[in-house]
Amino acid sequence: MSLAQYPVDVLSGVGPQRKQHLEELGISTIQDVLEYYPYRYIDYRVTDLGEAEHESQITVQGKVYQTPSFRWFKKNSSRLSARLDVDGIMVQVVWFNQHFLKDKLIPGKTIMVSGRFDRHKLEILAKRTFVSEAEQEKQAGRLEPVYSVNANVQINWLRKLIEEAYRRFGGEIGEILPSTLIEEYRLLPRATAMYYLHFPKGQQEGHQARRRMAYEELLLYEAKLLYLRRLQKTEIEGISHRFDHEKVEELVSQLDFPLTGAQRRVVDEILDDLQASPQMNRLLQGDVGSGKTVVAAIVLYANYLSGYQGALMVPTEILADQHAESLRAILRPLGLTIVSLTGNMRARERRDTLSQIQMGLADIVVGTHALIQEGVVYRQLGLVITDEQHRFGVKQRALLREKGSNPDVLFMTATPIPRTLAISVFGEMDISTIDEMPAGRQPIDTYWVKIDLFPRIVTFVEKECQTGHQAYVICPLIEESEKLDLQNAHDLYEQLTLELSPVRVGLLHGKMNPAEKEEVMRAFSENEIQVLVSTTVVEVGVNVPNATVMVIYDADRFGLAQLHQLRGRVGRGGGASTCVLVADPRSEQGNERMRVMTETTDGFEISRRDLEMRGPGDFLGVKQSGLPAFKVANLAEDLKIMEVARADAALIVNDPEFGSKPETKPIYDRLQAEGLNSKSFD
Ligand SMILES: Nc1ncnc2c1ncn2[C@@H]1O[C@H](COP(=O)(O)OP(=O)(O)OP(=O)(O)O)[C@@H](O)[C@H]1O
Repeated sequence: MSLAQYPVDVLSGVGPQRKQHLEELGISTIQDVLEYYPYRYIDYRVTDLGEAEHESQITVQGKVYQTPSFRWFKKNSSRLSARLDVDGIMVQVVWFNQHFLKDKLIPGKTIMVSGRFDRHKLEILAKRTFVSEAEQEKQAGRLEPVYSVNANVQINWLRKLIEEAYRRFGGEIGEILPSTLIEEYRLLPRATAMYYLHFPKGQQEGHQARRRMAYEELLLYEAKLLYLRRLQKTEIEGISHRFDHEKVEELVSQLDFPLTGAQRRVVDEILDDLQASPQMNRLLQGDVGSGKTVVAAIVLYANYLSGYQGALMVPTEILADQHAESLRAILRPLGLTIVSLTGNMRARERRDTLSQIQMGLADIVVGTHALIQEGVVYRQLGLVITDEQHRFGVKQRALLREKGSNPDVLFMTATPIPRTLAISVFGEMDISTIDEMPAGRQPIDTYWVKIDLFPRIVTFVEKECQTGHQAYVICPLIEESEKLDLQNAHDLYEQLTLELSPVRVGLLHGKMNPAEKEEVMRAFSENEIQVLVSTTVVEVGVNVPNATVMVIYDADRFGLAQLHQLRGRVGRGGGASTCVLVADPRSEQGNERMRVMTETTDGFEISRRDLEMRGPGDFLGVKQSGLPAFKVANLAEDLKIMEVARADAALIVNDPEFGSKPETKPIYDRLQAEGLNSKSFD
């Protein structure tokens, strides 16, 4: 019996309720328990004070120097403090609400304390204190694992559970990597590595264990992507689009501008996919403003010429209307009917649109993801383009491809990531990259100013508007402080309306109803409104080339990806554009983000810098990243391991005997256990 077949309630003390609580953490089998790794360790190794960083967690051992001082404040709250002689350095230690220690801290006694270190005050805010010699001996040098838990699962209980699981089932942990790879990379055996992660010994062992499990995790992930890719190429019959190439070229020659070399290249790559019979599964990466929409228009046209309908999925309704407009401008003269399907339609209008789609009267449908979810019936859907790639994980991507008659699928993203990372994390897809901006674009000048200079920014915005240009002023709207932020947007709107008069100012935020939003956006794009105060609803995709100023208020509250997207709303026409970041960052990270933004406008470079700073999950926005959440591996640090794992996975998966060879069968079985078959997986 494999460890995945023992339910977690074979462990003692796990009744129906606890079972359910564990399930909330994703734990339902013994395998899950054993593979529930800590995300960090508390370090009880004694720290060298000379090297300890400000605000870090440290552990020291020293002699109590004098009788501690103690006082109660409020009811049940107390503060105890004592000076500790740590190898000749006098350190102040403070304990809150630990009055029981008062009588134990006898001058001359050696104790061990761990807590947060204030380097400037030479003070430790104590968390754990070990008074007896025996305790100190037991604890010293230990690394205590910390697991992610929730309100229903106590960490100490979980630790005991893991201990029991190890005692009873640890011996059954089998190897899943081929021995050739284990030897080549000198990896720890699986059981040993897992043991060290839960019951860490020392630095060296911990490092080896992490390296082994990170490699395994990445290898399994890459094997999954590559296997899925192989199945799709060989088993899923797609549509072989047949169309008149000359007609497509005619459209290209009639555009207002010549395509950039990069646009030309990706158009050809996509057209090749359309014609080929395997189902297209391609990711189109292009920086903000690099001209993805026109690429979408051209390939939708080719799809139409082959006799199929196309769907374009965008993240917001504002964008649905806007993209429908852009597509109409290009494709209506050629006789195509483009409809948008959004939530603000009246019931009757919606019904009519749905039947137009069903009868095949609509050639292209633009809308949010509801387009493929809620009973929209197509006559013959041949191509789905989605502009929301980063919101989808591997599984959703797989599901999307299975809609209806296996339409070709193109995922577009304006959040470009370095190619090697893209290949590794989105590797079940082919990847096209637009790495060139249209000619004649002027660089966007970016300035970072402190909030007290805001009045000068207002004057600058006024001047720009007098020359006929338009401006965005963005206010953060963060969920936790939504009310306050919304108030800020309103206040700013009123302030600017007053100060900029007669320049017309508009307000846009997510809480407005769709018709209101649409009206404000229309007025802004037709230059009836010159200044648009907005929350981040304009973040992606909005295209008003006459806007040349982007002011971002409290800019340090945004992540780099968002700042880059927001800045990308300007610099879309021929005019010189300016982005002003208004911020007094409170953290070093905030300062660094402002610096990166003023140093470069290249999205790939920004993603690279952000990766270095924080890890890719943050760059792409935690919730919508679509990046896999790994247990041990960390994409920012383990990119090299990932590349190696990908190459190894390719050899394993492409071997015709992958599923039967004893060396690779455990990996094959793991993929099968995930439900990975020719259709989809969970
Ligand atoms: N080859 C080109 N030459 C000149 N202008 C171009 C070219 N391609 C696109 N444009 C123009 O550049 C602007 C931006 O293009 P588009 O909206 O397609 O960018 P995008 O890549 O979709 O950006 P975003 O990710 O910000 O939505 C549009 O006004 C478009 O008409």
